[in-house]
Amino acid sequence: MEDFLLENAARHQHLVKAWNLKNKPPIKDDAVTSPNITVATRIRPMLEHEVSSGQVVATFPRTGASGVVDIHELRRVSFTFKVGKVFGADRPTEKVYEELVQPLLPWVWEGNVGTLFAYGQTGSGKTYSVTGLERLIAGSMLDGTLPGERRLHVSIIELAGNSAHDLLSSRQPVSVLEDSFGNTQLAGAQEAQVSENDGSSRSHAIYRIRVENPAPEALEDGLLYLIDLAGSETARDIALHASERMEETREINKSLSTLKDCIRGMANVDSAGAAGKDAKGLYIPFRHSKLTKVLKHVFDPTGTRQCRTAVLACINPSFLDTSASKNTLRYIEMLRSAQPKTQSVGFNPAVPLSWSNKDLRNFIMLKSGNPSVLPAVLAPHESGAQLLRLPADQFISRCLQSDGVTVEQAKAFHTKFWQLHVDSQRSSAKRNNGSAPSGNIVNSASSTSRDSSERNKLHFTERIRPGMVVRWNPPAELPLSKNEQNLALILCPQTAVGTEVQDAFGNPVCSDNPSTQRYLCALVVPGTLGDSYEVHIWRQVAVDVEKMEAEVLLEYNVTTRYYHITV
Ligand SMILES: Nc1ncnc2c1ncn2[C@@H]1O[C@H](COP(=O)(O)OP(=O)(O)OP(=O)(O)O)[C@@H](O)[C@H]1O
Repeated sequence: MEDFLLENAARHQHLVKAWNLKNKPPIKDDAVTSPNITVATRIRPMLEHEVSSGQVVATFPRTGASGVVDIHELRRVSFTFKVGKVFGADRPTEKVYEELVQPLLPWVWEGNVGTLFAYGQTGSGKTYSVTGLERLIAGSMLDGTLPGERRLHVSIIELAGNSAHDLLSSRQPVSVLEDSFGNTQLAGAQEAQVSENDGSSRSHAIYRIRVENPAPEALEDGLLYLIDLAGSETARDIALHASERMEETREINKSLSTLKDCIRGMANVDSAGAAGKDAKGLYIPFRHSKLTKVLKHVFDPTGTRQCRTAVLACINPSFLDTSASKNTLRYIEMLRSAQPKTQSVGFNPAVPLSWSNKDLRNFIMLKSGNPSVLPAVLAPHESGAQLLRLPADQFISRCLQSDGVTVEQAKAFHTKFWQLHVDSQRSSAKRNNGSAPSGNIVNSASSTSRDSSERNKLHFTERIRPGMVVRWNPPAELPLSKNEQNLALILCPQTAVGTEVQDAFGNPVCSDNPSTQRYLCALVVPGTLGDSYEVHIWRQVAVDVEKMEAEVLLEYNVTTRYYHITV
């Protein structure tokens, strides 16, 4: 096929010239994308050896229409893709940096997470782009233009199949672990100055810059990930591979496919949040590949970090690579069309999920007590939905940065904010219960959906009842994994159980101390799918009310047959 194309290169060029763009219907790139995901395409120039071997260009940015790429094939077929920003062969890496990466830097500097993926066929310019971007990032982070003092730590990990290696430490193996806060850690990875990837196209290279803020009131470290993905393979490449590499290729394609599902899933979660809806039942399969597992905090919908993501699709414009280029551009189109066109429900003062950053700041100013919590400190850029994802300790420590605000006031304000959210979810559950179930969710297991509005005003510990699910903090001596949220389903109060009864860990259910409030509960444990839970009714545990941290609303999803946490 290649020989045939090379023999007909002149004819191909003639057809491209004759291809009359004026006859093409006008095209408007009107895809709706998540504000947290930017997608772009970079078409590299033809290389000298490609030109001298007789190859010609077949992939072009559409002149007169931004965000559109055309591929023209010898068999008189053209393909059009709407792909977001397009960087043509004449655009230097500096332009890509300015438009795609530079906006992430202040974001990461403030303690958030930014990720750039470079995706594309082998030889399409991923490593060239990522390496150039790294140099520009290092320049901006070190030239003193970003405010405040920060310490930078760099690690570089190579993921090949199911193994991870540290490229800064003679390819020592690295374990991908989750710590007790549910964050992914790269155990054994060294942190040092940047050096170059060895350029292997059969593995994903992950460059991580951790931005540590030494200020005592600083929250979490900022994280910037640059990910040079393994080359997506075409049939042409696969044909050249020995059979032992086929398995490797399958693994790579599986991880790229999982990545696509995760990015689409995140866009749907963002979309639900932006429309004031909860993300119940939205499932993101980040545990299905090591790559997305390493990036858990980017893709875990129950995660607490604020994340922005950029995807750069790299294209080799040669007419020998059109089939790979079409696959890459289709992949990118799928990421962009992920965001369903939801009708924004608009601001509803009773629904924190519908609040923009401005609405949220007003609420903080008016409702956080006297002295008021500084809105710009508690919510520098978060929407209502995003602030709900912030862990309680961070919420409180942000409140405490405002002069005169006490721990009690901060805690009370946190409870008030959450109570408003729980109430708004409950009233929407009530509305839904009155109508036919929508989508996959047929059984709303919201543990308190029939509570009266009077009861709703009470703190959750004052309205505990069988069927309620709570997050709790188990004593260290219990052999329970701390990797996930510890959830328990209330079964009955200790007084309903005989004094001789023991729980699954051999502890008496009834306390000797009459003032201890205690309930017999069933453990709710993570399912095999990411973000899913199941009730182990036979694993019962005695839980003191003082160890209960919050009420958690679960929804049953008939498709996955698991419970999922309602955001
Ligand atoms: N924008 C560009 N301008 C000039 N040369 C480029 C550009 N992009 C890529 N190249 C050149 O193209 C070749 C292939 O690029 P690169 O190695 O970055 O591809 P890759 O997609 O990372 O491939 P692999 O998946 O095999 O690692 C290199 O010689 C590189 O220097």
